[in-house]
Amino acid sequence: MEAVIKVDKLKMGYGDRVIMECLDFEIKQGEIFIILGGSGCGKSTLLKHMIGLYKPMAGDITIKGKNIVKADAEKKRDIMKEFGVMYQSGALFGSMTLEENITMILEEVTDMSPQERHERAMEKLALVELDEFNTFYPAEISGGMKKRAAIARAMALNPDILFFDEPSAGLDPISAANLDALILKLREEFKTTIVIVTHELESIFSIADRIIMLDKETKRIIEDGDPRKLKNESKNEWVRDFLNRRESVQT
Ligand SMILES: Nc1ncnc2c1ncn2[C@@H]1O[C@H](COP(=O)(O)OP(=O)(O)OP(=O)(O)O)[C@@H](O)[C@H]1O
Repeated sequence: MEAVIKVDKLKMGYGDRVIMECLDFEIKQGEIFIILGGSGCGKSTLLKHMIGLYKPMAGDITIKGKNIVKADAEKKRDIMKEFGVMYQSGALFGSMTLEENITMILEEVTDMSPQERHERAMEKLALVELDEFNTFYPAEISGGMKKRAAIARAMALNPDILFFDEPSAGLDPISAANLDALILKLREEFKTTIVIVTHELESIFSIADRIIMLDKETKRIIEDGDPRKLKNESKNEWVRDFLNRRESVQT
């Protein structure tokens, strides 16, 4: 299968401080790829580089053959249409209904008519089983529903790639499991490539095809592969402990 995302010799940090370096990996179409590592090692920073929010200290990131690091502002806007992002907080606009949260994006970046925008928004809300809640405001729905609405919004432009930063943070186990089922459904129905930062072991084992493990000390990727295999077979003791830990072990 073809690689849709390529990260090549990436070095990233803030100011002079290097957070990670020598990051090299490729993500294939339809892969569910999870970024793991201890607290503060740079998982969110990596995600933000991949979506073009930050410029790396060195290296390249290619999304569907287009280099997001070297792109000028216009090209970058174009590349950004290839993916949807769901941020940690969900970040729906509180003053807008669920439907308006989606139509707003369509109004900004497409020339769809109001009717087409309405139809697209309803299609995406139906996908996450929230079409009956289109006129609700974020404050009127549960945490799990907010996350699903944020996924519907991330899907607004029919992207081939979705990025999630801690999607199940703050959810009860049942809502978290429902969210995992939804992520699997998106991959199944649309062959969406999905990149996730998470700590949730349940999610890792139920949805990930592949994980990478970032290490704060060496500032490098210390493991890359199928979590079910790495759980017992990783040569790195810390990785085995991480994947075999029970609840609330310090990461
Ligand atoms: N905007 C910023 N400016 C300067 N330093 C930052 C910034 N954002 C993050 N950092 C630092 O970079 C390091 C990596 O942070 P990041 O949030 O990427 O880690 P993480 O692995 O996602 O952490 P967590 O698991 O706790 O969410 C941390 O030391 C953090 O303090």
